[in-house]
Amino acid sequence: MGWKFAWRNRTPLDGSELQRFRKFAFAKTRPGLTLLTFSMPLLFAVGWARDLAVLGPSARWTLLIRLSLVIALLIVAWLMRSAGSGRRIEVFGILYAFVFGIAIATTSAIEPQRLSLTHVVVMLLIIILLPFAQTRFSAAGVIVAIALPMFGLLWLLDASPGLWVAYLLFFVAGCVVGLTQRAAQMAAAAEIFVHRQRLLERLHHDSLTGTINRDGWQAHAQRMHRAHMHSGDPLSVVFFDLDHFKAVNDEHGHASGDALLQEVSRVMRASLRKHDLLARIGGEEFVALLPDLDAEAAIRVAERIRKAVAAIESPQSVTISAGVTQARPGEELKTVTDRADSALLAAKRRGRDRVERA
Ligand SMILES: Nc1nc2c(ncn2[C@@H]2O[C@H](COP(=O)(O)OP(=O)(O)OP(=O)(O)O)[C@@H](O)[C@H]2O)c(=O)[nH]1
Repeated sequence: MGWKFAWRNRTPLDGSELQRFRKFAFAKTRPGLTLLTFSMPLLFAVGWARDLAVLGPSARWTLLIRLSLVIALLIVAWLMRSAGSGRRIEVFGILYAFVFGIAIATTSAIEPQRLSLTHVVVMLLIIILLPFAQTRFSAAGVIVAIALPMFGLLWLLDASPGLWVAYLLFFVAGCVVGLTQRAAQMAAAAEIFVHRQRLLERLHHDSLTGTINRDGWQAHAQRMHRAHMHSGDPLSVVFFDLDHFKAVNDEHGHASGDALLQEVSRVMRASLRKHDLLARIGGEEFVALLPDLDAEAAIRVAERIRKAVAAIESPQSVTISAGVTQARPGEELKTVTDRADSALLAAKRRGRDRVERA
C-alpha cells in the first residue's frame, strides 16, 4: 500500500513522471546495490573457513565449489552494473537472486545437516534484496528466483514435512518484511522526488511569462544539447530580443511592458513545436532551442515569430530581432549560444526587426 498510496493519493505521478521517478529512485539506490551485489558473494568465500572448522580437512575440496559460486555471482553483479537501467537490469537482478539461491542450495547440499539453518539465510536474503526491486515485475521475479532453488533442494533431498513447513513460514515472513520495507522505501523516494520536482519547477520557472527562466534553460538545454551531439541530429538555437523595449516602458508604463512581454511569449510559444525549448533569459530576451532543425529551418521559424510579434495588436507596437545558429559537431552549448548572441547583435546593428544567421 505504501508507495502506491504516496503517489496515487498524495503525490500523483503520471506516466512520464513515473518513468522519471524510476530513474531517480534507481540512481539513488544504485551505489548501494552495486556495493551489495559485489560484496555478498564474498560470504561464500569466507564461509569456507567455517567449512574447514566444522568438517575438517575433508572440506578442502569444497573450496573449488565455493570459489566457482563467488565467480558466478561476481559475473552477474558485473553484468548488472554494466546493464544501465530499465528492464535489462531488472532481469540481471532476478538472475542474481537465482544464482544466489542456487549458491545457498549448493552449500546446503554439500552438508545437509545445515538445512536446519538455511531457511534463516534465505529469509535474510529476501529481506535484503526485495527493497532494491524497482517494479512489481522484479519483486515477483526475485521471490520466484529464490524460491525455485530452495524448494527444489528440499524436494531433491526429500525433506521432512517439518522442514517444508519451517521453510515456507520463514520464506513468507521474509517476503512480508522485504515487501513492507520496499513499500516504505518507495513511498519515501516518491515523496522526495515529487517535492524535488516541484521545487525545481519553481526554481526554473519565469512567473511573468510562464516560460522557463535562465536556470531552467541551463538545466534543460544542456541535456537536449548533449543528446543531439550524441545522436548527430541537427540542433539550432535562436536568440530573440525585443527592439526598443525601454521606450515601451517609458511611454506606456511598466505594467503595459509586462503585458506585452506576456503576449510576446504566448505568440512565440504558439509558433514553436511542443518539444522546442523556449526560455526567457533576460528582461526582454528569449532563447529557443530547436531540436532536429538545421539553420535554414530555424531561420524560417524565427521569421515566423518575427512577423507574429510585429502583428501583435496592442497600443504599443513592438518588433523583435533574432540571431540564428546551428550547433556544429562536438561544440559546447555555450559556444553555440555565444554565436547565436553575436548573430542577434548583428541583427540589432543592421537595423532591428530582422533575423540574422551566424
Ligand atoms: N515591463 C518590463 N520591462 C522590463 C522587464 N525586464 C526588463 N525590462 C526593461 O527592458 C528594457 C530593456 O532595455 P534595453 O536593454 O535598453 O534594450 P531596448 O530598449 O529593448 O533596446 P534594444 O534591445 O537595443 O533594441 C529596460 O527598460 C528594462 O527596464 C520586465 O520584466 N518588465
